[in-house]
Amino acid sequence: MKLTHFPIEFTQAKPVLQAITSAGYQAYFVGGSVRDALLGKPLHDVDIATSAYPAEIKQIFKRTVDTGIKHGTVTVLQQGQAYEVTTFRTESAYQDFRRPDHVTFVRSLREDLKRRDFTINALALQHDGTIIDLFSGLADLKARLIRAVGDPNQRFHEDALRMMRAVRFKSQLNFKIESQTQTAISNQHQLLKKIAVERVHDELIKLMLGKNWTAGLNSFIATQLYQTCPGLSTAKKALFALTTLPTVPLKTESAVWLLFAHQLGLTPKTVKPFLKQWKSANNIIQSVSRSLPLLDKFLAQQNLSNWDYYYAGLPIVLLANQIAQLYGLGAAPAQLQKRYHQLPIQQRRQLALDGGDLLHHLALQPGPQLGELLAKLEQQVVAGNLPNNRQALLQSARSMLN
Ligand SMILES: Nc1ccn([C@@H]2O[C@H](COP(=O)(O)OP(=O)(O)OP(=O)(O)O)[C@@H](O)[C@H]2O)c(=O)n1
Ligand SMILES: [Mg+2]
Repeated sequence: MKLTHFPIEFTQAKPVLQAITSAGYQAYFVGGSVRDALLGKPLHDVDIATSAYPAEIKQIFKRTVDTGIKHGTVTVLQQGQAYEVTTFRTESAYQDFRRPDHVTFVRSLREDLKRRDFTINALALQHDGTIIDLFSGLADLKARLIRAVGDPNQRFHEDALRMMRAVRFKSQLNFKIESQTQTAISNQHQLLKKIAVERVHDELIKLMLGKNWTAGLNSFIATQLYQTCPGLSTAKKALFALTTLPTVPLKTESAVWLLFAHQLGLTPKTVKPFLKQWKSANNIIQSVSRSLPLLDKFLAQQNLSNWDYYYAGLPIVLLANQIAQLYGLGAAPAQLQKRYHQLPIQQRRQLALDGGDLLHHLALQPGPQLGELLAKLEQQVVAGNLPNNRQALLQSARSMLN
């Protein structure tokens, strides 16, 4: 079969393949880009596999970077683009169910493709558009099936993260997991414990940001993969409840974690250790813990106060609202935006007076009293109880001191 419509990324990268073949070696586009091109999806990274060894690649191209020579990867710089060119390899010595630290370079495309995870990821594309399909990847693409190449148990022993990749692709592609592949995942789900939590994290987030996240999550539960994950091992019921929500796409990592946090019954306090276990970034932990109380208000159909908007800021309000909408509550984002912009002030620096003014006019000493006074004025202004002008604020401050 031939790929008739070459996406621009392939067209741009074609001279790299041609240079390698002109030098007498084989070179193909491989991996996710071939799969996505056949599905008509946008490509992100174009990977090239070749029979040439790294030293041979470096002789062909003027500008290269030794990205991962040990693993056979050289980055070729060509017309402002960077392409990862990786020598065909087998990964014979696997250690601890993680990716190997040792690879063997080979000259055979078949050897390279047969150690890849799924048939749909084991297609190769020649520069003239010919698809090399040694493991029935095309049939599986057509049947929308995620099927391990060869023996699924072996593939998951080689790299246990592949089990997470299967449920992630299910979400992203809306494919089914072929039954023997699914059984192997169920049987070996415990192997996922061997994988660094950061890598599992990335796959779980990709799953949840996928278009069909409820289906992906369903497999994540059914195969018991969730049992090896931080903070989720006893949460089957809560996780299952998530799969009954409408499959509206989630937009950000924070939205994903907020949804989990809510469903697991976490609080702004308990969500922090939960997310730390997952090695989430601090800014994500902050957004989630700050939006949780707002989400609770939306779900309890309580009105948010001016202070809620002011203190959290618009992005956090919109985040909480996004999740509330999944539960059929919340409001139109434009409405929330309007409300936020109607606040008397959005930032403390917009207050018509500052600490210096208070010190100067009220003969106060710097210290906690000053801070408290300022905070009270700020709250009154935000609530709309005091106009934001200097005279009114000074007068009010005076009366607070008496
Ligand atoms: N655990 C893994 C990871 C990757 N691969 C192989 O390496 C290719 C590229 O890997 P990667 O970019 O991580 O995944 P993609 O399939 O390209 O998916 P994505 O769209 O997320 O990049 C895969 O297609 C697959 O052939 C594999 O066999 N086993
Ligand atoms: Mg990729």
